[in-house]
Amino acid sequence: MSKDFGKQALRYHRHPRPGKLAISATTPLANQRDLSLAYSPGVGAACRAIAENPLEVSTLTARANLVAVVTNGTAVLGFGDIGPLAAKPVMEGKAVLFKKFANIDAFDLELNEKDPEELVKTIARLEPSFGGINLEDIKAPECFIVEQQLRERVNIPVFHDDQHGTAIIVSAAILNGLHIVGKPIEQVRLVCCGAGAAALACLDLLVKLGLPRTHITVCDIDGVVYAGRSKGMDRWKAAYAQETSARTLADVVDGADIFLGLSAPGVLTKAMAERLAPQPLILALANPVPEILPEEAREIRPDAIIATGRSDYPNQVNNVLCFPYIFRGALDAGASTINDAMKLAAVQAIAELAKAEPSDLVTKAYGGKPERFGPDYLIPRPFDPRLLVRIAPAVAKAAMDSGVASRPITDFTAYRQQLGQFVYKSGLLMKPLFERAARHPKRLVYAEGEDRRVLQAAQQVVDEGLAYPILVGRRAVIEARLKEQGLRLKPGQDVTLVNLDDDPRFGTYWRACHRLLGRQGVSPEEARAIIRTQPTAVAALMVGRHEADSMICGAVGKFQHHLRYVSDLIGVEPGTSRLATMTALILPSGTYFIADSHSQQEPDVDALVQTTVRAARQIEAFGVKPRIALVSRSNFGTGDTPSAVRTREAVKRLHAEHPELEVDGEMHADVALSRELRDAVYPESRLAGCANLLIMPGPDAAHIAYSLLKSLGGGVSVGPILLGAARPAHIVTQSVTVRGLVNMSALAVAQAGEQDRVESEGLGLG
Ligand SMILES: NC(=O)C1=CN([C@@H]2O[C@H](COP(=O)(O)OP(=O)(O)OC[C@H]3O[C@@H](n4cnc5c(N)ncnc54)[C@H](OP(=O)(O)O)[C@@H]3O)[C@@H](O)[C@H]2O)C=CC1
Ligand SMILES: CC(=O)C(=O)O
Ligand SMILES: [Mg+2]
Repeated sequence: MSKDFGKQALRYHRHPRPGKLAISATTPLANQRDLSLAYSPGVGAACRAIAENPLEVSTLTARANLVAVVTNGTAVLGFGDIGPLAAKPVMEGKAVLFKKFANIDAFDLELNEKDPEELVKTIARLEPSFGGINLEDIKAPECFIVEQQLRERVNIPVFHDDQHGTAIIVSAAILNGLHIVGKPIEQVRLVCCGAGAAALACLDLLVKLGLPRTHITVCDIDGVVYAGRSKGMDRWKAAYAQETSARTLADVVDGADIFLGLSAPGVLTKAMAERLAPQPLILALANPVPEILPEEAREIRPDAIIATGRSDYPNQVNNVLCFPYIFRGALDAGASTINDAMKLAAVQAIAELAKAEPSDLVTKAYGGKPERFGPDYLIPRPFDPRLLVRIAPAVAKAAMDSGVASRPITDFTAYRQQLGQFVYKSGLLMKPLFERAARHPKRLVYAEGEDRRVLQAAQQVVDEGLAYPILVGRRAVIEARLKEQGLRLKPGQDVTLVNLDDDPRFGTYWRACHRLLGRQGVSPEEARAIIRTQPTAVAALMVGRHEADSMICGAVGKFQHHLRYVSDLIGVEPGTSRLATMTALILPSGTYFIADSHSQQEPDVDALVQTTVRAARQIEAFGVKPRIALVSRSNFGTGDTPSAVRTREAVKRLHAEHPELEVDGEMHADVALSRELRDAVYPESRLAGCANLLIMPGPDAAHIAYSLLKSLGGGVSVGPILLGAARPAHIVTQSVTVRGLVNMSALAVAQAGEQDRVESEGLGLG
C-alpha cells in the first residue's frame, strides 16, 4: 500500500464521522403517538405476540434480516492474530457490504475470547437476536470447532465466510479458469499454500466438484503437509497429507496446473512460478498482499491466468462476491442452515454470470470498457448488480430442494423482481408498465440501432418479452457489435433491421418526409439527405406511418435535434398544441415527478394546463395517484410577475375544466411538499398532503430543480418522458444507461398498448 493510499484510507475511515456505518430507524418517531406505538405501551403488543408464537419474531422485529458478523481477531486478513479491537474495521466493512450489496442489516461483534468452547457458548447465546451468524477471521483449526459446534446448537445459518465464502468464489474461478485453458478438473494437479480456514474449505469444495484428493498437495508455514508429519498438524490438515518425500513449496510446484495461495505475502517466488505447468492458474489470494504480485507472475509466466483477492487487479477472487448473496437467499427462504447444496448452487450461479453478456452498469463502474469472459475476466466484478438477482434465488431454491427452508419461496418470478427492485431502484415504479408491456408486446423502433447500449437494451427487451425491436442501422456494424458484446440477438429473427442504404422503402420515406417538411423549406434533395443520415427521422416516419408502434431515440446527439423530427414527423396528440416532458425522480424520501412544457421557454396558460393534464395521466399509468402543485416564486398570490399570473390562471382553468384532479397553486416548492407549511398560509388548498407532481413554470426551472434533486437526493431517475406526441416516442439523454433504455422501452410499449385500446374502443371494437 503506498503511503498516500494509506493516508486516504485513514481519512475515509475518519470522515464524515468515525467508522463506516450507523443504525437508522425505519419507522416514524416524530410525536407522542409514534412514541407510544414504538415503545411503551405499544411495544407490549409485539412482545406478547412473539411470546405466544415465536415465528412472529420475523414479522414484528428486524431479526429475520439481521446477521451478526462475529470475530475474535485471530486471523484478520493476512495479518494474523491482531486481536478483536484491530479487527473491527474489517468487520464494520463486512457489515457495510452486507447492507450495500444485499440490503441485509449486520452488527459487527468483536469478542475478546480465544477458547473455542467459550466462543461457542457466547455466540450460541446470541441466537434470539439474529437471523444468521457470519463468522469472520477466526483462525484454523479453532474456526472448524467453533463452526461445527454452533451448527449443532443453533437453528439459524452459521457460515464461516473465510471458509465457505472463499471456497465458493475460488471454485467458481477455478471452474471457469479450467474451462478457458481446456483442462478437465479430474486431471489437473493443484498446489495449495496455506492449510488454514480458507485453504482447507476451498479444497473440500473442489474435491466435491471432482478434483481428486490425490492430485492436491498442501503446504503451510512448516512446509509440505505429508503423511506422518507431527509438527503443526491437526486432523483437518491431515485429511490432505500425502505420502511424499517433498518437504517445501519449492519441491512441489513442478508441473502444477493450479497454484492456490491462501497464506501469506510473497511466498510464491518467480522461480517457483516458472516451474508451474503450461497455462497455469495462479490464485494468489492472501490479503492485502498476495503470495505473488500479478506483475511479477505475469513477467515470468505470460501464459498464466492470474487472480488476487484485491480490487486493483483483474480477477478479484474475494468472498465479497458470495457472502451477501448466499445470506440473502438463506434468510429469504428461512433456511435453518447453509448446506452443500446451497453452496454448490452459488458456485454455479457465479460461474455462469461471468459468461453472461457484459452489463453497462459494471462497465461504467470499472472505467468504460465492456469486459467479456476470458483470462482477465474469470468471475463477475463486485459491483455487478446481477449477482444479487442470480445468486440469492439459486441459493433459496437449493435450500428448498434440500429441505432446510422454513419459509419456502412460492413465486420465484416475483422474488427476482423484488431483488431487482433493490439493485435497480426504478424497478418498483416501472413494475406496472413492465407488466403491461409484457402482456402486449409491440413493435418498438430504436433510432440509434448501432449504439452498444441500445443493442444491450434490445437484448433485455427480447429476453423479457417486452417488445419486438426494430433497429435502424447498418447490418454489418450491428452484427459486429452484437458479436463483440456476446449478445444473442438474431437479426431477422428476434430483431428487425432497417438500413436505408439498401432498403426499397427509401423512396417512399424521403417522399413522405418531403410532404411533411416541404413547407418548412426542405427541398426534395434535403429530404433524401435527411432519410439517409438522420435515423430519428426514419424512426419517426415509421411510427407516423404505423410501421412501428413506438420509438426511442436520443442516445446520441442533442435533445432538441431529435425533438424537431419527432414533433414534425409524428405530430402532437389531438387537443395538444405542444410537446412537454416529465421526469420521475426516485429519491430515498419518495418518488416525485417534475414536468415542464419543454418546447416553450415561457409557457402560456394553455401550455401549463396541457402539461399538467398530460403529466397527470402519465403518472396514473405508473399506478400512482397524482397530487399536483404548480410551483412558482409566488405563493398563493404573494407575487404578480407575468409567470405567477399565468400559473394562477392555469390553476383556475384546471379547477374549472378538470375538477377530478387534485391540483393547486401557484405555490412555493417547499409549500408543495409540506401540508403543514401550506396550512399555515392557505389551509383551503385543494391539494392534500405532499405533492408528487411539480409543474414547473418553465424548462430552466425544471432542469435546475431536477439536477439539484438528483445530485443532493442521491436518487435515480426515469425519463425524460415525452408528453403529448401523437404516437409513443421518447427522446432519452446521451448519458442514458441500458437500464434507462429498457425502462423507456417498457413505457413506450405500454403507451402504445393503451393507445391501441383507446382507438379500438373509439371504433366500437373494445
Ligand atoms: N481472497 C479472499 O477472499 C480471502 C483471502 N483470505 C486470505 O487467506 C489467508 C489465510 O486466511 P485464513 O485461512 O482465514 O487464515 P488461517 O489463520 O486460518 O490460515 C492461515 C494459513 O496460512 C498458513 N501460512 C501462514 N504463513 C505462511 C507462510 N509463510 N507459508 C506458508 N503458509 C503460511 C498458515 O500455516 P500454519 O497452519 O502452519 O499456521 C495457515 O495454514 C489470509 O491472507 C487471508 O487474507 C482468506 C479468506 C478469503
Ligand atoms: C476477504 C477475507 O475475508 C479475508 O481476506 O479474510
Ligand atoms: Mg476474512
